[in-house]
Amino acid sequence: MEKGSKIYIAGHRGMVGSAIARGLAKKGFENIVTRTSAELDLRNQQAVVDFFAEEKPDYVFLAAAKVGGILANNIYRAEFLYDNLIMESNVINSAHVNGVKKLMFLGSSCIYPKLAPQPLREDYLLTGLLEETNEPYAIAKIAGIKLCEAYHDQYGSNFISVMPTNLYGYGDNYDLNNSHVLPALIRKFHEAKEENKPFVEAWGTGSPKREFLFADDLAEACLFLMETYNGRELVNIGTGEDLAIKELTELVAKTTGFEGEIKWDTTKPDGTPRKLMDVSKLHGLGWKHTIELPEGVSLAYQDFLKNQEIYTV
Ligand SMILES: NC(=O)C1=CN([C@@H]2O[C@H](COP(=O)(O)OP(=O)(O)OC[C@H]3O[C@@H](n4cnc5c(N)ncnc54)[C@H](OP(=O)(O)O)[C@@H]3O)[C@@H](O)[C@H]2O)C=CC1
Ligand SMILES: C[C@H]1O[C@H](OP(=O)(O)OP(=O)(O)OC[C@H]2O[C@@H](n3cnc4c(=O)[nH]c(N)nc43)[C@H](O)[C@@H]2O)[C@@H](O)[C@@H](O)C1=O
Repeated sequence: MEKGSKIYIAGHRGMVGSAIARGLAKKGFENIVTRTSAELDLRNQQAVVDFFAEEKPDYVFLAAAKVGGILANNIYRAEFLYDNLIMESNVINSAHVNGVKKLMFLGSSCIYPKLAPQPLREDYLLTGLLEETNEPYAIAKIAGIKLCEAYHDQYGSNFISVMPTNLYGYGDNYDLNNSHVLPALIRKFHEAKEENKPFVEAWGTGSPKREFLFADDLAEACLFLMETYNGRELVNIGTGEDLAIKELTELVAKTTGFEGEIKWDTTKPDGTPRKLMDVSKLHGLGWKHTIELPEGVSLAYQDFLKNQEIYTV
């Protein structure tokens, strides 16, 4: 990317899109194009066609999506499939029609089979059945990867796909039903401490393992790959380290200062038993994360405290 290039960040107000915007600003990229979903609903094909024809961006980060935790994925199954399929189709095709030089599509680690060997290598894609709760979202993300590959094959488009592990960071979603585990636990433990509650309820059994990457680290990896990687094959982005959800609850309890009991609501799903990314390809390309989990959780908690009123409406 050249410094004056016009760069469109789809989803610039989201946790990832805003981290990408900060990363670009830090590197001196100033010609950034953005639209909120109210200004441009990416599900509206004609609106997307008109936007690309008018703005003609050189580069695109596709970080807009219908996103949520395990429960939201399981409940809003139609929207997670339809919205994501249509948004990525509209953006990727318009990028092709308007000669975008390079596009980055953000997928997710849930594209891999539920019981794939660990750590998850990029070539495990489509080698087994998906996890049930997020199958619609995963199918949409797999379609996005395949769209990028197909435009690459048929038209030589430089459309690359990256697969982030579970993310957390500034501007996360703290809705107790629809969020991912880390923001949910930060809010639950903080509120329990403030209200002197004797226990906090976490979901599932606590035995599943997850890997977590701070969103600003993810953004750095995205910029690094946007500037250096031109391959057709997807690239995992993660830390290569995971922990059990039970261990995560202990870390969040310590960070927030909650000293009560943790109870497990086993009527809620566990999801995939484990999804640890194999990050050897990313490390081989020359990028490694810098923010370790305890530091990241502390940064996210400080951000939660600062913006609690906005995050908990
Ligand atoms: N969070 C995570 O743990 C992970 C996320 N990812 C991927 O990273 C990407 C970003 O996720 P994240 O930042 O967490 O998500 P957020 O929910 O924080 O942000 C999503 C963004 O998408 C935009 N958006 C949603 N629907 C529409 C629409 N119909 N039209 C236009 N824009 C829309 C929103 O725009 P607006 O604010 O204007 O409404 C918002 O800025 C996604 O592709 C996601 O799948 C991958 C792995 C893990
Ligand atoms: C990023 C990823 O995110 C989703 O997958 P997930 O990793 O299973 O998502 P999660 O963060 O919501 O849960 C992780 C684990 O944590 C447990 N858990 C405990 N207590 C709470 C809790 O209070 N809230 C939540 N949400 N989970 C909890 C929960 O039961 C599960 O075992 C995908 O649908 C898909 O969208 C995707 O790609």
